[in-house]
Amino acid sequence: MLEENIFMKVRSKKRAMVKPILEVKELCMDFGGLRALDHVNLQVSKDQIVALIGPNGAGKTTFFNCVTGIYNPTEGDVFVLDRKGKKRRINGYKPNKVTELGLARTFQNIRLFPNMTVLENVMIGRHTRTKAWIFGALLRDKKTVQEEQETIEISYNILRKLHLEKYVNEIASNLPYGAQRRLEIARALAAEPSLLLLDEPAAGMNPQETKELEELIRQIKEQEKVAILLIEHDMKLVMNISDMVYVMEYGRLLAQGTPQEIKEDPRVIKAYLGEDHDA
Ligand SMILES: Nc1ncnc2c1ncn2[C@@H]1O[C@H](COP(=O)(O)OP(=O)(O)OP(=O)(O)O)[C@@H](O)[C@H]1O
Repeated sequence: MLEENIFMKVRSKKRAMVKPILEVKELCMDFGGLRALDHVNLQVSKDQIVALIGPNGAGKTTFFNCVTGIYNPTEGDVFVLDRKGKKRRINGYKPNKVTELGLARTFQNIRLFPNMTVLENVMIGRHTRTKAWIFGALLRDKKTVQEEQETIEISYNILRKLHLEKYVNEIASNLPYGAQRRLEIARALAAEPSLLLLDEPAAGMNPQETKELEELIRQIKEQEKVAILLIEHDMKLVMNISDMVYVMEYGRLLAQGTPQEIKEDPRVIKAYLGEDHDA
């Protein structure tokens, strides 16, 4: 019994020492007179799938935009662990720089290059991981050619992992909808992120595609060792795959906990289903 207690203490201390990949403290974002984010705190650790849920207009995408450099938050701190494991405050960093540090994202509305091939779309996602420079591209020296070859191989491998290899030379806009959504994830993975942010990845998918997406997200976490933060309205998907769920309402955090805790939280039930629901 005593041994067990000591073991548990060591384990919980170890857990407490694991630095989060993403640590957001008291984040606020104002648009004129509208406070879209109001002192939001959130953390993602290396081995986690974390979901951010909430009704329309709750501030979820604004949160992503503040974390990924699209908006500069009005107040608060966004910290990430860079590739060397150093904690960095990234408020005001440009999106490219944020990606370089290890955060890659997808968007609510698919943002592919529709007239480029599937492979080219993924290759573009690698631009923060390559060193090609304009003269190299013009002169096509040995180093540039070698790097390009590597980019093709890595991009093709990512397509294979996402079961998209059969579309490799297809024009992106010709892909079925679910495949285009997966291609967005492939492009984000090409940046070799430590944290992948997915903004409504299941939006518009049919139940079969959503089921496959669930498997894919798990696989990315386990095989690629990439932590995931996702915004999603599909509650079944959220509850099936998340280690931790954060609930937002009117720009504020309403609740956070495990899927089970969230399902049973009266504040969450009220926000989603109305006061009279006795679930
Ligand atoms: N660029 C902007 N300028 C002004 N207001 C904005 C801007 N972006 C978002 N908002 C407002 O901030 C609030 C939060 O919007 P946000 O898109 O973050 O919500 P959301 O939770 O992602 O919603 P949804 O689930 O519908 O995508 C909304 O009231 C929205 O109108």
